[in-house]
Amino acid sequence: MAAEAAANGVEKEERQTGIIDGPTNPMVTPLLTDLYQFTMAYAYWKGGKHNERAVFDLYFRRNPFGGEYTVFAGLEECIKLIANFKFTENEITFLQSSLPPTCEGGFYNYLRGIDCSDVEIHAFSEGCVVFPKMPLMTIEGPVAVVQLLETPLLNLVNYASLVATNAARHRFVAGKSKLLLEFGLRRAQGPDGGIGASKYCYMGGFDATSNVAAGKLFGIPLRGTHSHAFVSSFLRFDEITEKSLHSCDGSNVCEDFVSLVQIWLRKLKCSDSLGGIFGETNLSELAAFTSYALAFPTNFLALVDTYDVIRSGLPNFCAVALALNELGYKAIGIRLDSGDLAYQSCEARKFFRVIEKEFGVSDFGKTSITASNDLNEETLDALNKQGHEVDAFGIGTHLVTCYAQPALGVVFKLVEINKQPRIKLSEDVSKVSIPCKKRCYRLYGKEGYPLVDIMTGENEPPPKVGERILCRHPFNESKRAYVVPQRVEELMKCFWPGKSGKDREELPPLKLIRERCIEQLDRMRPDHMRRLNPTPYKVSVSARLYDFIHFLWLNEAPVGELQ
Ligand SMILES: Nc1ncnc2c1ncn2[C@@H]1O[C@H](COP(=O)(O)OP(=O)(O)OP(=O)(O)O)[C@@H](O)[C@H]1O
Ligand SMILES: O=P(O)(O)OC[C@H]1O[C@H](OP(=O)(O)OP(=O)(O)O)[C@H](O)[C@@H]1O
Ligand SMILES: O=C(O)c1cccnc1
Ligand SMILES: [Mg+2]
Repeated sequence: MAAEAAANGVEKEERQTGIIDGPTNPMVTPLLTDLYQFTMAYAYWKGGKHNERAVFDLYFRRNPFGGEYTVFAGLEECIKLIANFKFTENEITFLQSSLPPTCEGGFYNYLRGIDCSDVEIHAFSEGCVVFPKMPLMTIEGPVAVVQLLETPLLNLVNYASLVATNAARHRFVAGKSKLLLEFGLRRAQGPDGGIGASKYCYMGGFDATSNVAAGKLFGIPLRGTHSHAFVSSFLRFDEITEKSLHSCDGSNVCEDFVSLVQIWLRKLKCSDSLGGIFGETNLSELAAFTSYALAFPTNFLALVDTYDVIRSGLPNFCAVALALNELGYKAIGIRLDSGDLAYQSCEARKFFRVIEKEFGVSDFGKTSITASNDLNEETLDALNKQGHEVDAFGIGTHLVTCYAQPALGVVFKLVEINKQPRIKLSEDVSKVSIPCKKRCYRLYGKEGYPLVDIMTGENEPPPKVGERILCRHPFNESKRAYVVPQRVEELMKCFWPGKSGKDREELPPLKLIRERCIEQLDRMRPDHMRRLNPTPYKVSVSARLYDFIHFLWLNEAPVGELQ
C-alpha cells in the first residue's frame, strides 16, 4: 500500500504540467476512462483521423428528483484533469499490455506526446442553475484526445451535479434560516463519494459537514455533535475523576462540577412548572453529559434520545446546561435522533422556555435543537407541515447517496467535426442531439426572472436587450414564443483556451461558487422551484438553428420503404 502510494506520488509529480493543481482524487488520471475510448482513439489514429477538429457537447436530458432545475457542479475538477492530462510511462506500458498486440507501436508514441494544450473548453460557471439540452460544457480539440475525455468528464460532472442539486432541494424545503449539516460520510458510496458529497452539498447550500478530510481539503466549515456510544459508554458517576471546572471568565473554579449538576437536576425536579414531567432520569446518561460538558464547556451539545427524550435526556441536558450557566457558559443545545422529531422538538422548546422564565436564564428558550435520523425532502416537508422547533438538520444517507434518484444522465455527444455539423438521431425525440458549435444565452424578463435559455449557431448575432427574438422549441414545431429580453446573459465562458489565445476564466474558490449557486437559485421564478408540479423552464433554439437542425435531420434520416 505504501509502495503504491509512493508510486502514485511519483506519477502525480511526473504529470504536473500546468499551473493548475491536479484533480483532488489521485485516481483521476487519463486511464480513468472506458476501454472503448482507447480503441476508438487507436482507430482514429490508424485511420489518420486523430487530429480532425471535433466539438462535443456535454449535457443532460432531464432534471433530477422530479424537479425543473439542476445545479451544475464538477467543473473545477474537470479543468484540473485537463490541465494535467498527460500519460506516464507506467500508464503507457499498461495500455500496451491491455490493447490487442496488433496495435502498432507508433500509437503509443502518439499517446506519449498528447496533452490538452490544443483542447478548448467553454462551460457554464460552476454552481449555475442549468436546464436540460443546454450544453453545460463544449469541448473542442483533436478528436482522439477529446474522445478520451468523455468518460472522466462525465464521471466528474454527473454525481457532482446530482448531489449539489439534491442539497439545493433539501435547502429549499428546510428554508433559509435553518442550519443544514451534511452527515453522510459513513453512508456515502466509498471515499470519493463521501468527499464529493461534502464538497458539492456545501456548494448546493449546506452550511457545514462532519467530514474532517473535506474540511481540510476544501475549507468547508466542520460541525458535529456526539453519538449514542458516548452516552452508553458511561455506567456511573464515579467514572468522572476530574470534576473541577473554571468559570468561563476564569475568575473562579468550581471544584465539583458533578455535584453542581446534581443540585441543578434536583432544582428542576422540584420546579413548579416542570414538576411531574419527569421523575428519575437515567444517571449514566447524566454522567455522560456531565463528562462531555467538562470536556467542552463552551461547546456543549448533547444527544438526548439514548434512553428517553422527555423523561431523561432533556432534563439531564438542562441540569448540565444550568450548571454551566452558573459558571458563565452557554450550552449550545440538543440533538434528537429518533422518534417523532416534530413533537419532541416542540416539547423541548416548551421545556427550554419554562426554564428561561422560571430560572431567569436569558435566551435559554432559544437553545438550539438539532434533528437527524433518515431525513430527506419528504420528512423535512412533513415536519414543516406539522410545525416543529428544529433549528438545525443533520442529513446523511438520503442526501449523499441521492436515494431518490441515483444518477443524472449527463451525456457527451459529437456536434461538429472539421466544421461539419453532426447530429445523433433517435426514435426518442428527446434523445436527438442538437448539432453545431453553439452559443448559449439566458434571457431575463421584466420582473427580473430568467425567462428562457436560447442556443444559437456560433456565428449568429447575439440576442439584444429590447429586441424581439423568436425562441423555438428545438424539436416541437408548434412550441415557440417571442421574447423581448430586459437582460441578456451569455452563459458559456472559456475555462480552457487551448491555442485560441482567448483569456482563461479563473476558477473561483468554493465559497464563491456556493454564493453564486444560492444567488442563482434565489433568482428563479418560484413556480419553477416548487416541489409539486413545477413549471418547466423553457429551453429553446433560434429560428436559424431550428431550421438547420431539421434540415440536417431530414438529410441524415433514411427514408423508409413500405411493402
Ligand atoms: N414528525 C414526523 N413526521 C414525519 N416523519 C418523521 C417525523 N419524525 C420523524 N420522522 C421520520 O420518521 C422516520 C422514523 O424512522 P424510524 O422508525 O427508523 O426511527 P426511530 O425508530 O424513531 O429511530 P431509531 O430506529 O433510529 O432509533 C425517520 O425517517 C424520521 O426522519
Ligand atoms: O440518518 P442519516 O440521515 O443517515 O444521518 C446520519 C445518521 O448517522 C448517525 O447514526 P447512525 O445512522 O450511524 O446510527 P443510528 O441509525 O442508530 O442513529 C446519526 O445519528 C444519524 O442518525
Ligand atoms: O456529528 C454528528 O452528530 C454526526 C456525524 C455523523 C453522522 N451522524 C451524526
Ligand atoms: Mg440512523
